[in-house]
Amino acid sequence: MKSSTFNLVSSYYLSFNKNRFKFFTNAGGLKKPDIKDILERDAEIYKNFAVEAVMNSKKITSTSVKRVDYMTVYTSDLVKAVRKAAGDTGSFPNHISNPVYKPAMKAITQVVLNNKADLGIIFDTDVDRLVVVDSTGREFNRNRLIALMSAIVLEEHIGTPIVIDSVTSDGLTMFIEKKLGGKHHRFKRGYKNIIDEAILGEESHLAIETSGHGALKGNHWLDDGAKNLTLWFCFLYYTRQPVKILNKLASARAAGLYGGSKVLIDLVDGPEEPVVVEEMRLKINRKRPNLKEGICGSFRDYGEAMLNQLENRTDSDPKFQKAPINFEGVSVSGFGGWFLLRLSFHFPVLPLNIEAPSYEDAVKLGLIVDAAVKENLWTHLH
Ligand SMILES: O=P(O)(O)OC[C@H]1O[C@H](O)[C@H](O)[C@@H](O)[C@@H]1O
Repeated sequence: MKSSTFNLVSSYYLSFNKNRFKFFTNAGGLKKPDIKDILERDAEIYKNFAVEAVMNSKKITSTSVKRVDYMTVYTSDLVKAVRKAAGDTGSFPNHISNPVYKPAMKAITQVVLNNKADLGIIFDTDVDRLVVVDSTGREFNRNRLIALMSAIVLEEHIGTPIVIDSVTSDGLTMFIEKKLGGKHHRFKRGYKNIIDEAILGEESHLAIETSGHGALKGNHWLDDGAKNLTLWFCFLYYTRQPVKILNKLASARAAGLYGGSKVLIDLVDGPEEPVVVEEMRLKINRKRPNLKEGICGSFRDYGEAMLNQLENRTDSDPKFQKAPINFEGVSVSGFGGWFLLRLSFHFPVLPLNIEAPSYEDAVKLGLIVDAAVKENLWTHLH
C-alpha cells in the first residue's frame, strides 16, 4: 500500500502509563524537534481561531456530519483482545516487553532450548528492537548483535562503515575493522541520530544501536528497526535473494554438520568481550550544587557543567587518554578500558558506561568520575 504518512500507537516498555504515538512520513520517522514544531504550529492555529469561527464551524459540522461511534466499537474489540491475552491489569502477563530485560531473555532462551530451535528472536512492544538467541541459548544482544549484523552486511558491502551508538566496546571496533574489513563509526546514542548520520555521512548500509534498534539502507533506512532487520535477517534481502542466515542454517543442517549455534558463532568469532561491562545512571542533586556561579536552572546546564569538570580532570591526568573522535559526553580510555559519561537522551540523569579488563580497573575508572562529580550527585558510585 502506498501512503505518505502513518502513525504507530504502541505501549512503552518502561512504564505502563506512558503509551505513545510515533509519526512517520515516507521519508522516515519524525524526531522530537519535528513533533515539537507540529504541536507549536497546531497551538498557534488554535490560538488564532476566533470564538465565533469555532462556533460556526461546530454548527456546520453538526448539520453536515453524521456521527458514528466507531471508536467505542473498535476499541471494545481491542480491549477484549488485550484483556484476554493480558488480564485486567493493563500490564504484560509475564514480564515487561523489553528484549534486554533479564526475565524476558530467560523466557525466550527457555523456549528455544525446549523446542530445540535453531534461532529465537525477541522484540519489544512496537517491534523496533530485537535480540537473537542461538540454539545453545547464547544471547546475541548489544555488541554481539551488532557484530552479527555487521558480518552479514559486510559480506555484501565490502568496507562499508557501520554507524553505531556511543557505548559500543573496543573489541567490536577491532572485530569490524580488523576481521571484517569494515569501518566502525561510533556516533551518538539515539537510534534516529545514527540513522540520520548514516544517511547524511559517508555512504553506509547499516545503522545499529546496542539497544537493539537498527536500520538498513536496503530497507529505506526505516527506523522500524527490528522488523526490518528481521525480514532482512531471515527471509528476503532487497535484491530478492534469500538471505544468509537462514540459508546458512539450512545448508549446515542439510549437510548434517551442526545446528544454529555454530553458524552464528562462526560469523561473530572474534570480538573480544570485556570482563566488566557496567552502566550506571547518575542523578544530579540540584539542591547542593557545587558548580560555577551563574549556572541556573535546567538539568542540561548542570549536566554539561559536570561534564566539563570531569573533562578538566581527565585532561590533566596522564593516566587517561581522551577518545580521539567522540560525538557526545566525555569518553576516555585508561587502565585497559574506557568510560563514557553523557547526558541521557530522555531523562534527567547522566548515564556512565564503563568497560574494563578487571573489576579493579573498572573501579579505578569509576573513581575519577566519582571524584569529579560526587558533590553534585544523588547517587555516588560504589
Ligand atoms: O540516553 P538514554 O536514557 O540511555 O536512552 C537512550 C535510548 O532512548 C530511547 O530508548 C531511544 O529509543 C534509543 O534509541 C536510545 O538509545
